[in-house]
Amino acid sequence: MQLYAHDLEIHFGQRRLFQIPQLQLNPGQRIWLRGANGAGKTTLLKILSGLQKPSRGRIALHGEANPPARWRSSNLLQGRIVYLHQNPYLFDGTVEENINYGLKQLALTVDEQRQRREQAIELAQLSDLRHSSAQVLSGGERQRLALARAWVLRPAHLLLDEPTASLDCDSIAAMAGMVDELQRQGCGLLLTSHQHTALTEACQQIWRLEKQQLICETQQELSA
Ligand SMILES: Nc1ncnc2c1ncn2[C@@H]1O[C@H](COP(=O)(O)OP(=O)(O)OP(=O)(O)O)[C@@H](O)[C@H]1O
Repeated sequence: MQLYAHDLEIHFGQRRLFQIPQLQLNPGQRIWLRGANGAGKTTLLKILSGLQKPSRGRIALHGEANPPARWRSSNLLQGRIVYLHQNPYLFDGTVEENINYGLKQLALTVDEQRQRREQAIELAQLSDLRHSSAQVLSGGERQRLALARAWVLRPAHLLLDEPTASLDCDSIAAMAGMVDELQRQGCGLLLTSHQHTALTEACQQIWRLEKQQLICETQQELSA
C-alpha cells in the first residue's frame, strides 16, 4: 500500500516551512528523513500521518487522491499510518495493558491477540516489566513500549520521530529488531534521527529537508 503526497505546502503565518510537489513511500521501504533543527521533519511526519493539516495539498493511500474533509478524522489513515512521537504518551496501567490497548482496536481472535502481545513483549525486551506501571519506566523502556504498541498494529507505514535519541546500545538493538521485523512484513518506514544508528543503517534512501524543499538521495550518494 503506497503512501502518496501531492503538492504539500505548509505555512506558519508568513513563514513557508516547506513545499513538496510529490512524494511516495512504498511498502517495505525504509527512508531516513534528515534536516537541520527546525527544518520541518516533525511537521512533515505529522502531516503524513494525518495528525496535522497542511496549508495545501493532499495525501492518499493506494494512489487514490481522497483528501478527508477534516484532516484528523480520516478513517483512511487511522491505524494504517502510525506516527511515533519522540516523547511517547503512555496510558496509566501496566506495560501489558498498554499493548492490549492497541490490540483491542483490531479484529483478532483471543489467540491471535495473545500471540502478538507475547511476540511484542519479547522483541521489546519487556518481559520482566510486563506487570509494571508504564509510568515508572525509564526513557529507553518507554520508547521500547511505545514501539511495541505500534508494532502490534502492523501498520502499513510507521513514521518514527527521533526514536533512538538518548537510548543505549541494547535499547537501540531492540528497537532495530522490531523495525526490521515490520519492514520484512512490508511496512514502509520513515524515520528522523540526528545520529547514524542501527535503524538508519538499513535505510535505502535519504530524504533531506533543506531550503524549504525535500531532496532525495541514496545512502551511497551520502557516503561518497
Ligand atoms: N503550530 C506551529 N505554529 C508555528 N510554528 C510552528 C508550529 N509547529 C512548528 N512550527 C515551527 O516550524 C519549524 C519546524 O518545526 P519541526 O518541529 O517540524 O522541526 P524539526 O525539523 O522536526 O526540528 P528538530 O530537528 O529540532 O526536531 C520550527 O521552527 C517550529 O517552531
